[in-house]
Amino acid sequence: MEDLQSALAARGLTVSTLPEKGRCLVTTRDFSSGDVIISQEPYASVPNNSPVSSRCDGCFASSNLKKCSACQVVWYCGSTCQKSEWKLHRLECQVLLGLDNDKRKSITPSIRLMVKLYLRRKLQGDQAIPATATDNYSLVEALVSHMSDIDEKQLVLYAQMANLVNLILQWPDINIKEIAENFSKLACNAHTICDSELKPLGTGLYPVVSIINHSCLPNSVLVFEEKMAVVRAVEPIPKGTEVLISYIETAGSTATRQKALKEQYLFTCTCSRCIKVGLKEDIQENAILEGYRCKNDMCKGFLLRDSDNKAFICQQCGHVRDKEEIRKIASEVKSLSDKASISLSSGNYLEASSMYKTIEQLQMKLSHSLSVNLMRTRETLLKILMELKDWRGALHYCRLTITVYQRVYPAIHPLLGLQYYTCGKLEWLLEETENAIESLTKAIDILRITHGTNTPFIKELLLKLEEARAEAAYKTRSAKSWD
Ligand SMILES: C[S@@+](CC[C@H](N)C(=O)[O-])C[C@H]1O[C@@H](n2cnc3c(N)ncnc32)[C@H](O)[C@@H]1O
Repeated sequence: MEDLQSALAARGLTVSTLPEKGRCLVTTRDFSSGDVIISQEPYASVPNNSPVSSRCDGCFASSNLKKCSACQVVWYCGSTCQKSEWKLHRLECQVLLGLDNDKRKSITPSIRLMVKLYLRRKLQGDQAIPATATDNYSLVEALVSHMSDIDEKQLVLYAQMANLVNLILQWPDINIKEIAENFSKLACNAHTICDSELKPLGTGLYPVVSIINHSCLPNSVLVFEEKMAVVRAVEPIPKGTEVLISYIETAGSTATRQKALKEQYLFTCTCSRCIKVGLKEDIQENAILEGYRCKNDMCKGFLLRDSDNKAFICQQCGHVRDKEEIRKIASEVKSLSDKASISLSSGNYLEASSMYKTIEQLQMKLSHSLSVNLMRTRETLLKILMELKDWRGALHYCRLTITVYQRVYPAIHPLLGLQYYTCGKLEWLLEETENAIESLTKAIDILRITHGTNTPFIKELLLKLEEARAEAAYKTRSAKSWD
């Protein structure tokens, strides 16, 4: 712990303890918006490989992959990644080869992550690879596990998974109870590794980043540069402030966010958004995000249940909506959504697009225009229409989602930045150059803070903006020469 504190002190950070949260990371100097607060390579990581999609174990790339010829489980994109992973994989390969073919091929990413965690601990223990103040097993030991709070069913599952890890490793002195506890630690400490566009690629355990607590309105954001976790300030953070990131999707109502946090992380959030639970302002916000629209097309009001719970009343114009009528549309949406998601996952984009458009129409009758459910359907339609190369249709849905994003996310949020980026790219494709410049500029203003200025992703975005500006200047010059 002393080593960790001095490593953190050099970066302007310290670990402190709060009675209601446990450990927390606190700044000992001022940080500006966009500053890297901390970055860390994973203690252990695995790609989300499945029988239908695979990624390189070293860099998570998905092209030019070759399987390890011995174990036939792990993939690499080339010799550089294979070499960089070799010390660990040599051990993993040996233990995997001890399993019969079927068992070896059915190992899930979470089991592999635990196996890799133990192999790394062994390599560091044997001094085959170095341990440092921010990269050692004692940091894993210090993570919260919530073992005493989790239910019986979950405990049984962790015990079964621990037995499987034991069967794979076959170490005489291994502690199965400790493995089960480590699964519980992974559940509330591991992070989903995403690419720059926030597509999930794998899972990693970053024991120092895991000291950071959650807020639904955080002052920092966690992004990944390949497998490295990078935490950046999204607002100026003065000395002596707790560093906070968001563990969950924050677009939902207070009840939805609190449910997600309780289920996975076993705590009740009391952040500046959650503290408003039950207040008039929060009730109104929840009714907009997850409630119903007014029957009167001209009214933008939100609805609340009447006192005998038989209808919903618009709080702006007083129109009443019958509960049964709402139930009917909601059940139509539900049954259509089940069918649409099957079409989508089987790659039938034309059929899926028509189904989701019907769902959108139904939701427009049902939900408030700024509802999160309607926003999700439009996000899906945006993705489908991009697959179908219907750029005009995709742009329509992209713009509709941005209106809601602006409301549900803070001004500096990666999802808002990425949506502006998509919008800019579509406008550029459709030769709406001026609009593209505006959207790409908005994207850069956000993403340079959340993603940093020096990454290939931001460089590509800057290049696109330059091209758009050059084209706009050319168009202006050509127009003048015609005058
Ligand atoms: C990734 S750990 C964060 C570090 C943790 N506080 C520790 O002592 O190691 C996640 C756990 O921290 C606690 N936690 C995180 N954010 C919290 C918050 N806003 N309020 C209360 N507890 C929180 C919960 O116990 C949660 O399961």
